Amino acid sequence: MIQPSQHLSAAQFAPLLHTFRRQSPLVHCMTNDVVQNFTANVLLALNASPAMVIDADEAAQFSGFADALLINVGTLTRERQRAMQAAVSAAREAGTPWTLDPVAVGALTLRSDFCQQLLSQQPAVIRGNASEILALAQQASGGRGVDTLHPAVAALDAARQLAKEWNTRVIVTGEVDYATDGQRTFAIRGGSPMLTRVVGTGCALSAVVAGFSALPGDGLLNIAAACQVMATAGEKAAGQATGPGSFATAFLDALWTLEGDHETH
Ligand SMILES: Nc1ncnc2c1ncn2[C@@H]1O[C@H](COP(=O)(O)OP(=O)(O)OP(=O)(O)O)[C@@H](O)[C@H]1O
Ligand SMILES: Cc1ncsc1CCO
Ligand SMILES: [Mg+2]
Repeated sequence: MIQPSQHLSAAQFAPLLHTFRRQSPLVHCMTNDVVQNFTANVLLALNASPAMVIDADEAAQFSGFADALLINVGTLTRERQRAMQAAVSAAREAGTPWTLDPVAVGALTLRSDFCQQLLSQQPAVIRGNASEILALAQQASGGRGVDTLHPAVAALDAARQLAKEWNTRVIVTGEVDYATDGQRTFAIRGGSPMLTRVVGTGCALSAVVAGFSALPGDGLLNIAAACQVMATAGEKAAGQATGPGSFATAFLDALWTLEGDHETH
């Protein structure tokens, strides 16, 4: 049976943003070379603490005491794969929630095989664009490089199926973001197409999602709030920017000043 999507009310969103800022999660980011700096700045703008620890031994140590771990395969190498696997194993042992961003999964063998192996290792969340979620569910062959070829809604069934099969939560992003645990689904509207004209907004969202996955309470609601944070800040920044350069700056400022206390869709 098709379950309807719920929306996130301002009353739900504002206190979660407040809690996130107060708890300031320490997020261990094992992410790609393109987005390291932007990802760290997005987390800092939300008062979280990013740390990019990538040596296999150090990563295994660090994921034991970070609040959350992000695995993003955007610029995967065999050596990084070993380090990421060590970090995931240590995170699971320590009970640290870890989030998977399966960048460009599908056509490329190393990352596709690795992401399939990771599915059975209890990710707290998987966050990808529609082509990535379809490819992970083996329903399509992937996107155009790192970009999606599908609208988010086209991957909603695949997201629900993945969530059920692997007992996890899946976020598929696009014009509308969907966050599902296979039973319940939140739809998060807003944002701006400008978010796709600056590299790494999806990757940074995955880091924010990882941080929100460390909060107590309703895990699905928490990660839906992460999407709402990015959508609301993106919309605000788009209203002020004249192009991608000023958008990136305005976006960080909007994250910093976001109140979360107004009605959201
Ligand atoms: N058409 C759109 N309208 C509004 N917001 C959008 C649109 N497309 C994407 N977004 C937003 O942009 C952000 C990044 O999502 P996207 O699906 O582009 O990730 P991605 O493809 O993984 O990006 P990247 O790999 O560059 O990090 C999300 O917050 C999403 O809601
Ligand atoms: C452009 C690009 N190439 C590999 S990772 C990445 C960042 C967006 O996912
Ligand atoms: Mg991506």
